[in-house]
Amino acid sequence: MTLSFPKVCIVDIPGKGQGVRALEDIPRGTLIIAETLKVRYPMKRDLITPEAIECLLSFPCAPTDHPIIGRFKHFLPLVGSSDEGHGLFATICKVNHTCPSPLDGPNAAYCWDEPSGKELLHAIHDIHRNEEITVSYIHENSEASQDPLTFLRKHFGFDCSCRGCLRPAAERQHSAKRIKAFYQFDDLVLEVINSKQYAPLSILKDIEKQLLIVCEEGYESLISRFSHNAFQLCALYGDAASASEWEALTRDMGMVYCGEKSKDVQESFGHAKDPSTHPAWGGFTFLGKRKLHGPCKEIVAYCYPPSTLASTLSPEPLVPAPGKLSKGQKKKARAKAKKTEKQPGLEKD
Ligand SMILES: C[S@@+](CC[C@H](N)C(=O)[O-])C[C@H]1O[C@@H](n2cnc3c(N)ncnc32)[C@H](O)[C@@H]1O
Repeated sequence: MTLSFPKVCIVDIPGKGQGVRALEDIPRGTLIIAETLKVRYPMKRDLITPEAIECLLSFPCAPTDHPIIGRFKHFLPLVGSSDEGHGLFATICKVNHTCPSPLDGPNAAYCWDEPSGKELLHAIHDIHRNEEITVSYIHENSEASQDPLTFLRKHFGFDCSCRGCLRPAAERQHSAKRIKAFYQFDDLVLEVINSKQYAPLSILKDIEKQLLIVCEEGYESLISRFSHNAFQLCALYGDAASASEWEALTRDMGMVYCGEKSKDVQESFGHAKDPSTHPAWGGFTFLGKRKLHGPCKEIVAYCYPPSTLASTLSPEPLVPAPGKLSKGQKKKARAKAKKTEKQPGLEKD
């Protein structure tokens, strides 16, 4: 099928119906598709017009589902804030799913760009010509990520056969435990930081441990959230150099996922350049200024891997990108992260 996005085509993918394939090497960080809504479906179902329903019915449906609801589950990313509804996109809605896992993971991510009113699809890894382009349907949702097979069966009506889901049950359960722990940590970390009860270095150590697990488990979409927490911590204690390093990571990972123009990335540019412009700046310096530190080298290596594309002329990737850890780095990261398996253990001041 001829598309208006020259880097990709829609093809049949065995076992998945149709899908999207790369027509050329696509370096990480590239904007692959910026697509206008075909139809918007408001959350209030009674506002959906008969024409919109007709358009929806022209798309295939998960076999077990209600003809309308099934198609919602099947195709429609949220657009705008969660109460604004879903969007139907002719091409982006053809992108299949891969679960984040230590073995595999999606190579692209989509995000809604409010100013242009378009859904953007960015390459989050280098994508090789002919490779299938996939996104994760489940990130940022702890319940789903702890048991992706059940979630996808229930909500999307398919049995996922990505490499992560084909692992033995014990390995999947091990991942589920670690994922649960990092979501619990994510829920608590701001509270812990703001409680002022814990030594900032100890909190930073725990953020790093969780980040290493996030990297190992392939949950790269969470990196910028964790690194922004680390930034805030450093900013609260007035450590500008460390705060800048953490926020540069937030910015660069945000750029990979949402592009340079996204509002969050633009804010990150400012805060990385001058942490004192952030509202948290110096908030806890009455407790004494603290010298903290930026991200450890394993995290940096993960977030800024060299390009894997032979066709990339520049030795530098288009934007710094996440990649898999080497064997040696993984071993070190595992050793560092081991303690966190139980629960983040914060030392009190
Ligand atoms: C957003 S649509 C993707 C396009 C769809 N494959 C098509 O032919 O139109 C989502 C549907 O694609 C199929 N799908 C996506 N990822 C899959 C995967 N990893 N394994 C099997 N089926 C998948 C499922 O039927 C799912 O409900």
